[in-house]
Amino acid sequence: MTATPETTRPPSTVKVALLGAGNVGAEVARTLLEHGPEFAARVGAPVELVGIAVRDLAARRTVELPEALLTTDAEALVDAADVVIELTGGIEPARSRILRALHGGKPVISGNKALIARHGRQLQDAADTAGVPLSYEAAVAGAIPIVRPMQDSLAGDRVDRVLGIMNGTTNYILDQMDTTGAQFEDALAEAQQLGYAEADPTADVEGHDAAAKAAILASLAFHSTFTIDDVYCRGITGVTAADVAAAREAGYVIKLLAVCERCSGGVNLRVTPTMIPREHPLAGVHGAYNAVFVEAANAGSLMFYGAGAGGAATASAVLGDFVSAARRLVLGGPAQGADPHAQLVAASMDDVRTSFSITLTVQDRLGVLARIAQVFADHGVSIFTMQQTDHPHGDPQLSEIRLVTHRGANKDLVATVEALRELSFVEDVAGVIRVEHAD
Ligand SMILES: NC(=O)C1=CN([C@@H]2O[C@H](COP(=O)(O)OP(=O)(O)OC[C@H]3O[C@@H](n4cnc5c(N)ncnc54)[C@H](O)[C@@H]3O)[C@@H](O)[C@H]2O)C=CC1
Ligand SMILES: N[C@@H](CC=O)C(=O)O
Ligand code: NA
Repeated sequence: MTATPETTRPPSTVKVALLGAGNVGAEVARTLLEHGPEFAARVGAPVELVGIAVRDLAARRTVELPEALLTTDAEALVDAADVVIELTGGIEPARSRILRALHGGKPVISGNKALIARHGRQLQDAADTAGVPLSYEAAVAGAIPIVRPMQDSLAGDRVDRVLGIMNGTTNYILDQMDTTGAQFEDALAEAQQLGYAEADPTADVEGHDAAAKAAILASLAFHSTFTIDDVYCRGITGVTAADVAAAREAGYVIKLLAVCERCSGGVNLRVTPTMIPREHPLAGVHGAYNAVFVEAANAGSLMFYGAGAGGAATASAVLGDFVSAARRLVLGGPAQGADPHAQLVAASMDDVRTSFSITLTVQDRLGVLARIAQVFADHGVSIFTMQQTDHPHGDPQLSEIRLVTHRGANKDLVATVEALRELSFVEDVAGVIRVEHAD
């Protein structure tokens, strides 16, 4: 329940505290400092950046910032401000500082998906109690407006499915591997250089960052509370150059896909590398761009597309939230709280209906194909396409079989893969990747 704000005198100047001056924070500071009069006009009062909390006063930054604004005393800065923008990342001390601001009745803007996907409920409760907004448009899909459309524009509809590419770093890596044949490590280094990756890029490549975003979006879309622990998550570290090449040859592209969908047990949330047909709109999402599809009962299918990462692009989302929060401080009005009334639960992967692509290395003997087909039939899984080729390393005793299945229950697909591994003539089962819309 959102508290009714007390009647307080609007500040004559809106004082902003910025925590963090990294890729995003530095761009937020630069924009606020360079465009003061425009922010004042949009907010309805002068805006003053009163300080920037950093860890190291002498560190080199992507943007030169006035030394006088830098401080290592984040708590004092929070106390001195009307609005707090948190762009340091991580759980602590970010959580304590945000709570300090909210308990002090100050609106908070954050891009910290790792924190919100774990402690969003606690932070939102604190914001609701104080009657101030907690805004985090930047936390999901960077510059793309998706959090607010989900909270506002779609609040009168029933969302059934949210699906998309929600991590710029992994999309950049997979796209580079697909289009230029780049090595994984080189593409990751470029993504870091370009300011797309998290401070610890493990969060990107292991899928945790996309999983955090999936949990945040699903909480809003399904009016429930999900955390990152509710998301079945596989990253892209197991995706090889051979997988990318094989997918390309078969007319697919591999993307790290996040899917949140209603199912019999509640809502299934998953992040997995997924093969997508080249003609699918998601296949055309290149570089660090993101795209999110929303399927809603009345609205039908909606697509949100744009820059999913990068300092300046993400600063746009942060500053949009800032203007909205500051305007409310000046003009008054209730803060909008989250609405988790539906209380749907996270459903297991077992009954999710999905398709698999599977690559088998087999001994080239009579009856092998029939036996493989039998394993699929025994598990109630239907084969969509099957292609047998010579073994890539030219071994005349072996051949390679690539299969794509029709949709089946995930547990049946997993059991099929296990049974294939047991066959005496199967040397290797590789390239097990989900496929979107194969049938
Ligand atoms: N880079 C991007 O494209 C996007 C980033 N985000 C999120 O925005 C936040 C910031 O991201 P980046 O700017 O890329 O990270 P970054 O690592 O470039 O910047 C974070 C800055 O905060 C500082 N910092 C860390 N702990 C601190 C502390 N305790 N006190 C003071 N300063 C501290 C670091 O020294 C660093 O300069 C993160 O939560 C990230 O997940 C969200 C969307 C996109
Ligand atoms: N590391 C993230 C940054 C934006 O959220 C990404 O690559 O998408
Ligand atoms: Na966004």
